[in-house]
Amino acid sequence: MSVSDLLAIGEPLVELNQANDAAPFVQGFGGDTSNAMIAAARLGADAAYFTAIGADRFGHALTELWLREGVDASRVVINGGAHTGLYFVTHGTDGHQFSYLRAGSAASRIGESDLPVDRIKATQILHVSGVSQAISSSAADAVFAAIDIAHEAGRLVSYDPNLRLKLWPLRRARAVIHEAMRSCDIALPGLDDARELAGLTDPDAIADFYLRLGARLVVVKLGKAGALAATASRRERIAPRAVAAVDATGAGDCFDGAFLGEFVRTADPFAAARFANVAAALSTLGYGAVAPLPRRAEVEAALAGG
Ligand SMILES: O=C(O)C(=O)C[C@H](O)[C@H](O)CO
Repeated sequence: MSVSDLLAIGEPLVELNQANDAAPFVQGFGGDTSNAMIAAARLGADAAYFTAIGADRFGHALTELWLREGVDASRVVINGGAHTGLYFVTHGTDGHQFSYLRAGSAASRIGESDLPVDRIKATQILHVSGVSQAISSSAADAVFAAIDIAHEAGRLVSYDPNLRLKLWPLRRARAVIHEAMRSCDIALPGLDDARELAGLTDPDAIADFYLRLGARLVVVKLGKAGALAATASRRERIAPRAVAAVDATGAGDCFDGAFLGEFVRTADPFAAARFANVAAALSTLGYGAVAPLPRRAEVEAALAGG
């Protein structure tokens, strides 16, 4: 089997996004790790996704989405006894809010024995998140096992904490996420998540915390304030890209996918972080987690424009 760029494991969701109280819900797609792989594929990476979906209309729609986007979903499990997850996005004065209908979903029933072991071994970077582990204990254990499989094969593992307190309590989230991140190579925390999980607000202190925990490379996503990329020997603050954002849903996932794809392509984490910073900003220009994900030419044009 040839080695491909990226494989993520997690839960995809069908999204119903309402721009304001008077607007209709617009159907799109979400799921942090799926969003990240679609972002990576749109930007030219060879990206794959592993999950389980129901044998229902939503599962079918997701399968068609991955096919359209060029994400390899050939190992996705179809579970006829469970449903595909769903979430609603609404927007208020303090940004977007998520409501989930995902308990008992097909993805939450994934266990260690379902893992596509050969595929994990044949991928340069395995990407997982706090959401991948929050959805059930069996999924959390499967992610721990996947991390071990990737490492035994000499592959890199990337982790985005993506803390979702509607899915699990903070103490358990912190224990599981940080236990997993101890053995991850690339940490992609957002500022708000790091504040809750590590009790830190200073980007440099957050980078130091995750480097000490075990990562070799940390990119702290600062939202409207840009990003900080750090290794043990070098760090770079990346200035924000000013855009007329309407919906930041999935912007962090876009950052992850763009960063990982570009890091595989160039092996330069700082250039990859600059590229991802622009891609993530562009992804906030439309509603939904997937529809506004940018293409490579748009990111390159924005980078060239300064
Ligand atoms: O919150 C989640 O669990 C999701 O995966 C839904 C969204 O698409 C995702 O959070 C956006 O980052």
